[in-house]
Amino acid sequence: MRVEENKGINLVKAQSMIKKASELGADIIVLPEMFNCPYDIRYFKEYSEEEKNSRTLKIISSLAIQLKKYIVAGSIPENANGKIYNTSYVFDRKGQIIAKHRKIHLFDIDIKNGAKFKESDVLSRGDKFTVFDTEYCKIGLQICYDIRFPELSRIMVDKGAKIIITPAAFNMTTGPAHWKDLFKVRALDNQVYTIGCSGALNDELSYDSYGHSLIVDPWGDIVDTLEFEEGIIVGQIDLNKIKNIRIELPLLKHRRKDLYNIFEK
Ligand SMILES: NC(=O)CCC(=O)C(=O)O
Repeated sequence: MRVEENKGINLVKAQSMIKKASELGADIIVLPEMFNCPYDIRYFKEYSEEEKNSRTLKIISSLAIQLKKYIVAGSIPENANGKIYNTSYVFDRKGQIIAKHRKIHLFDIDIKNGAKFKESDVLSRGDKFTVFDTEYCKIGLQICYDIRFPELSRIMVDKGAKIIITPAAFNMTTGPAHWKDLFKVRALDNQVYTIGCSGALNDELSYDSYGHSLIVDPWGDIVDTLEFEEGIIVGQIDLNKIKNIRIELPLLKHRRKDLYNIFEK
């Protein structure tokens, strides 16, 4: 979705795109990072909402009930005890929050002649891994820059995730260079589906979101992708594909856990 400056417009658009995705047959619907707010640290405090009284979360919860779908509500600036987090909420078909991920790795970069951003000027870091259950399989959840840290995906996979969902907003420097490859490599290293949902490019905002939402299968093939513009892709997740690839090429089994390990602190 092409996020605009106005929160009300973003909420109306998110609702209509969720309804459209539902009509197209999607059962688990994903929105992008900061879908109700421009991705710009100057807006995060003003646009932040407390979970208890959140206008955005109420709207998404009602839609989940109405459509009887899972909704991964991209992320929003969450205000909790005066701290602001970049937080993704997951709703089940009854409109209940079944998972919540606060972005663990904050996006602080300064690339010469390229993108600059410092989330940590305004945001606080989350400190929990997020894997939630559905009737299909377990699903791991992370936000954008989190995908660059392979340990996180591996821990979610060790917790049983068969799909990793990443609401995101890469930019015009790192997007063309790394976006597609990161989703492919996390998918094939972990033999899972990876799903990246990104805000579309909007030249009127300060941050040039790269778009290119995509679904990658456990072989590393792209099931479907968008380009810079707003749109919806609906893809089929084939859990047998994960099972078969893991039998034919047993990477996870072949790990030398006697020599190395990744563990939660
Ligand atoms: N919103 C983000 O975390 C952006 C991450 C990004 O662009 C990257 O290159 O990593």
